[in-house]
Amino acid sequence: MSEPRRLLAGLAPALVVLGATLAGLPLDNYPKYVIAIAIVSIVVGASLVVLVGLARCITLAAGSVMAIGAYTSSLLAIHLGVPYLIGLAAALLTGAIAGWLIALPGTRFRGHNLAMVTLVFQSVCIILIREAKTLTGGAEGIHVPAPSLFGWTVRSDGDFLLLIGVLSALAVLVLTVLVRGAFGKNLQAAAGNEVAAEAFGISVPAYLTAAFVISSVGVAFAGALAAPRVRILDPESYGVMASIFMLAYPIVGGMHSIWGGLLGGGGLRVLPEFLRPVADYQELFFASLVIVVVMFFPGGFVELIRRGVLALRGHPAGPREAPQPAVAGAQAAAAVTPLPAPDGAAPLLVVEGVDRHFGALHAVNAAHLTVPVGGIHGLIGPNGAGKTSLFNIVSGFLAADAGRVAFDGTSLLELAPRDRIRLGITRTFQHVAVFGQLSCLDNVIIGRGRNGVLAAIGQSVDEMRSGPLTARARGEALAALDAVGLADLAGMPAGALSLGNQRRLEIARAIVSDPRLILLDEPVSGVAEAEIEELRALLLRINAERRIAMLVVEHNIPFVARLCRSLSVMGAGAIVAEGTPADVIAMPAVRQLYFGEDVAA
Ligand SMILES: Nc1ncnc2c1ncn2[C@@H]1O[C@H](COP(=O)(O)OP(=O)(O)OP(=O)(O)O)[C@@H](O)[C@H]1O
Repeated sequence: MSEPRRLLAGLAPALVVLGATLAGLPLDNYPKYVIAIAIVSIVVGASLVVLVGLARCITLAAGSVMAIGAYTSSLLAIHLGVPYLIGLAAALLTGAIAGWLIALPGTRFRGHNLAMVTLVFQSVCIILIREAKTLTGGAEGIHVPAPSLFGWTVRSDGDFLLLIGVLSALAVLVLTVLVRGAFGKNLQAAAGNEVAAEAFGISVPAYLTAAFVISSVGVAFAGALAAPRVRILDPESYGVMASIFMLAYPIVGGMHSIWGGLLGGGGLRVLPEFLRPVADYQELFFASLVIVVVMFFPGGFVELIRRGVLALRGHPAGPREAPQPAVAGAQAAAAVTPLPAPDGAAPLLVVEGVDRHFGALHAVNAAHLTVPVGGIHGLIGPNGAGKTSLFNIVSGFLAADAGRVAFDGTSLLELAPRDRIRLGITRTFQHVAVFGQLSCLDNVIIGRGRNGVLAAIGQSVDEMRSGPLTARARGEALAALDAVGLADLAGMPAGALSLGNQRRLEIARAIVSDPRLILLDEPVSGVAEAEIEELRALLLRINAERRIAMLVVEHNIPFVARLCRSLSVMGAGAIVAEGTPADVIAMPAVRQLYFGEDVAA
C-alpha cells in the first residue's frame, strides 16, 4: 500500500465519524440526537473490537464499564464542580482501573468461564451504584448538569453532536492506530496461538491485560461522553441487557477491523429508528440478526461488504495463493550436502543431566546433548522416547526436574520462552503455528521479537505515519521472506498458504531476528515428498550463509541423515547413542531400538 493510501486508511474511520457529525448538524434535533448516540456506540463498538475481536475475550461487563465512565465524570461535576474535560480524563482513569480489575481474573479464563467473571463484575458494579444512594442517586437516578468547556456551555442538540462527534473521532483515531498497528497484530497473534506468540516475545497475559484496559478506557470514555446528553443517569440503563446489546456490536459489525466497530455500533444503534413500526418485535429482530450473522457471515457486516466488493471485481473467492514460487536454489537441492562439522567449533547449546518425570514415568532421564556453533544436530528416537519433552525443556515450554541447559554459557532453565529470543534462540513448530489472519509480512515482523506491549504501541504510532521503525521492520521481514522464496506472497494472509509454504514462512519468521540457534520441531511433518528436498536445501543454505545452528527433532530419518552433521538417539528417556548420522544409523543397537530390527539375526 502506498504511503498516502496507508495514511488515509488509518484516518478513514475517524473521518467517517467527523463526516457523520457534520452531516448531522443541519438536521432537526431528533436526528441530531440519534446520530450523537450512534457515534457514542461507534466508540463502544470500536473499543470492543480490541477485546472481543482481536483478543477473543468475551465480556458481559461493557454496561458496567460504561456506567463507571458516566458516573465518574458526572459525579465529579455534580459533587465537586470538576470541569467537564477533567471529568472525562478521570473517566479514562477509572475505565483503565476497571479494565485492569477485570483482567486480574479475566486473563486466566476463556469462553463461558470468562463470561461468568465479567458478569459478576457487571452485577457487583450495578449493585454498588444502586445502593450508594447518597452519592449516585440510587435507582431513581441523578441529573447530570450541562457540560461547559472554555466558557462554552453545551446545551443544544447541535452542541452535543459537535462535542460528541469531535471527541469520538479522536477516540476512534487512537483505536484505529492501535488496532491496525503492531499492537493489534500482536494481540491477534497472542489470541490466535499462545505458544507461538510466547516463543516470539509476546507476553500473552500482558497483551490480554492491555486489551481489557484499552477496551475499558474506550467504553468508559463513551459513557462519560454520553452522560450529559442522556441527562439522567440510572443504573438500570447500564444493566446486563445493555452489556449483551453492546457485545453484539463487534459480532454483527465484524470483529477483526475497526470498521466492524463502526458498522456494528453505529448500525445497531440506528436500526431501532427504522424498526419503529414493529417496535414490539425489536428484540426478536436483533436476536435473529445476531444468529444469522454468526451462522452465515462470521466476519460480520465487514465480511459481507468485502465479499460484495470482491464479487464486483470478479474475485469472489478472496485471496488465493499464486502458483508455488520456486525457492532460490531449490533446483540445485539434490546437490546441497551438509558441510563438514566446523572443526573445533565451540559448544553453543549444552544439555546436561536433564530429568523430567510425569508421575511415575521417567520421560527424560539424565539426557545430554551438545549443538556446536554453526552445527546442525538431530534428535531422533521412536515414539514416546522423550524427544518432545526434551525439546520443550530446551525451548522453555516444559520445566525440567533437574539438570542444566545452557546457551553460550547462559543458563536457560529459569528463562520464560519469550525471553529466549533475546539471547538468539528461535523455533518452529511440529504443527505449523503461523498467525493465520495476519499477512506473511506481519508474521515475519513478529518474528523480530521486539514485541513488548509498550514497544508495540509505539510501533503502531510509527506505522501510521510510516516512520523509520516501520521501514526497518518491513525491510528486514521482506529480506527474510525473500530468503525462503516467499517475497511475492508477503501480503497474503498466512492462513491461505499451502502447508509447505507455511513451513517456509515459519523458517522466515525464525531467521528474521538473526538468531544463533533455531529449534526445529519436526520441520517436514506433513510436507509433500516433493517439497522435503527443497526444505532441506533451504535449511542447509540458511545454515551455511547465516551460520545459524540448528537442533532438529524429526521422524523422517533419510531427511535427518542428509541434513544433520551429528545425531543423538533417545530411547526410553535417555540418550542411547550419538555421533555422525552414518555412524549412528549403522549402530545395531540403534537399528533395533528405532527400526525394531532383530540385531541377533
Ligand atoms: N504432559 C504429559 N503428561 C504425562 N505424560 C506425558 C506428557 N508429555 C509426554 N508424556 C509421556 O512422556 C513420554 C515421552 O513423550 P514425548 O512426547 O516426549 O516422546 P516423543 O519421543 O516426542 O514421542 P513422539 O515422537 O511420539 O512425539 C511418553 O510416554 C508420553 O506419553
